[in-house]
Amino acid sequence: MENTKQLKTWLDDLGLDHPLVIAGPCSAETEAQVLAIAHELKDSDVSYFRAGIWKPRTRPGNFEGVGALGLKWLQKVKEETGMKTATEVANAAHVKLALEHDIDLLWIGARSTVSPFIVQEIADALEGTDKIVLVKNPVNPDLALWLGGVERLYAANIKNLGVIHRGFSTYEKTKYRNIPEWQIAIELQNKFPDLPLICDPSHITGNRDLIFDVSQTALDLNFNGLMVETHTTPDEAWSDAAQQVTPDKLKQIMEDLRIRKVTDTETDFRVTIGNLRAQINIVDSQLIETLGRRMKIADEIGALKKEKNVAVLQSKRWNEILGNMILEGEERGLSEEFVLKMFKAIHQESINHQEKIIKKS
Ligand SMILES: C=C(O[C@@H]1C=C(C(=O)O)C=C[C@H]1O)C(=O)O
Repeated sequence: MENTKQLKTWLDDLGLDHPLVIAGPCSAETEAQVLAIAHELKDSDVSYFRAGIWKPRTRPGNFEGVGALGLKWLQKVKEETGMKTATEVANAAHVKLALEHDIDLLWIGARSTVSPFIVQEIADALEGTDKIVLVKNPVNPDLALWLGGVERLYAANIKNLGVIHRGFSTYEKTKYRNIPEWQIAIELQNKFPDLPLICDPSHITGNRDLIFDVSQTALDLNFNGLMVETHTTPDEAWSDAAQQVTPDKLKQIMEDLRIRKVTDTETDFRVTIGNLRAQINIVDSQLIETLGRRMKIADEIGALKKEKNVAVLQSKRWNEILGNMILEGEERGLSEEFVLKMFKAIHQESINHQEKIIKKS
């Protein structure tokens, strides 16, 4: 799949002067609940009303969605409010039912994107559709797998496409339910700058108090829109209660978000940013030069270890370095997370260098 401006035709055609907003409950629970939320969202920035009909749950025994019955409620939403409708599909049977009920936008969930078999089944069932199809990132941070999902749809002659960033599963305890790993979304934009990119702050945060902050970061990174779970009584929601916001709260969030321009054409801005970028270029070159010098020293250590038959990995020394660098980093305003990531990468490169030398016959 090549990047082309046509990838964002469906979004441009909406003619919005604000980011695209897809909102609605995590799950459709009852007809009254769905319609109450929809009516409260009617006069807002929301273009697409979402509701989960079939809910993939991590463990059995939780509410698994109302099933096809909910599609009729979504049709009612469209009739009564004029909002377009959106739901998740996870197999060919879901696709058939969603199309029969004229759902306007379908998304493939994170647990489906991980399986090329499922994505292919959905792509085949949707072949040639002019509905909008969005692919959520797979639960694991794998850009190729994510793009592979989009490519399977594209190959099935589905051209109104986009992606949803919902964060990535992690074993570590963090303040997020699914860590954002923003660098993956940045890489995706580098490859496909015209593929519409939507952020799902609800699943990234798992916590309604963090939704504004994550949404603002997404807009700062040029995301095209947001998908936000919304419920009139969030605490009573049958699924994902902690991450849903009320329609009023969503309206407030949309009002408070700062929408950034891609750039500014004023001379002042261009001159100042030009100077600062020149400084960054110099520092970047120095970084590379310094790292190159560090690896040359590692090569010498590698040669010495080879001569004396000493192991490459020296955990005690390595831990000393890490501890010192975290402290120094702190003094320079660098987060522990960043220092750890950077030094782990440097250590790995140093080991690779030494391995090359020690294995040379
Ligand atoms: C360079 C060495 O080898 C390895 C690499 C290290 C580094 O790059 O700083 C530190 C400890 C070792 O695991 C060393 O033993 O000092």
